[in-house]
Amino acid sequence: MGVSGSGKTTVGQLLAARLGLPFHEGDDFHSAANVAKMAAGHPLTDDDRAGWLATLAAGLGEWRTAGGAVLACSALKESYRQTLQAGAGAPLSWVFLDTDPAVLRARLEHRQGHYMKADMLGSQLDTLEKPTYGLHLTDDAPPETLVDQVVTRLHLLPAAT
Ligand SMILES: Nc1ncnc2c1ncn2[C@@H]1O[C@H](COP(=O)(O)OP(=O)(O)OP(=O)(O)O)[C@@H](O)[C@H]1O
Ligand SMILES: O=C(O)[C@H](O)[C@@H](O)[C@H](O)[C@H](O)CO
Repeated sequence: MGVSGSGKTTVGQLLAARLGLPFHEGDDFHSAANVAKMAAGHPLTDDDRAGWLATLAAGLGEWRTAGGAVLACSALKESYRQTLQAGAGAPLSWVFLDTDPAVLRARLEHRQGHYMKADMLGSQLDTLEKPTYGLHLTDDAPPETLVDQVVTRLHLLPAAT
């Protein structure tokens, strides 16, 4: 979890590969209307996010039953995280990419081909309610190093094959 540009997709994909688990991209579950709204530079509201979060919550329940997965999802507010947790049906392991705002801005200004632009960063940070639990990663370190930290600090093992 974390705001746009914090590295959820980048780190999440690497983590899933390391663990031998499926990776799910939360952005892929947004409605076309939500994507169009963000692409036009308008932040989503709680109402806009409700259906998206309900879909992801249901997905988490299914993915847990199927053996686990890594989900990249902004999950900016505590209420959003509670929705996701309720759907999962077992305690989720939260990894919060708590990246410095200046680093975030630089990343988003350089990222190509993504609808979420740097001018949305302010609203993302304003909406963010930092969790008081989970693993918080604050280092501006390479993605592989962040994955090392997740695996070590959460004591994660590759899925049995
Ligand atoms: N640890 C990192 N070090 C350097 N660059 C990174 C790191 N993590 C991500 N990046 C780069 O920052 C940009 C944003 O990363 P990414 O798309 O993974 O973020 P995100 O949180 O999934 O964003 P969004 O929510 O907007 O989809 C990408 O260009 C990515 O290559
Ligand atoms: O809750 C939100 O505002 C959204 O999930 C955003 O975080 C975007 O999906 C993502 O950042 C796009 O790249």
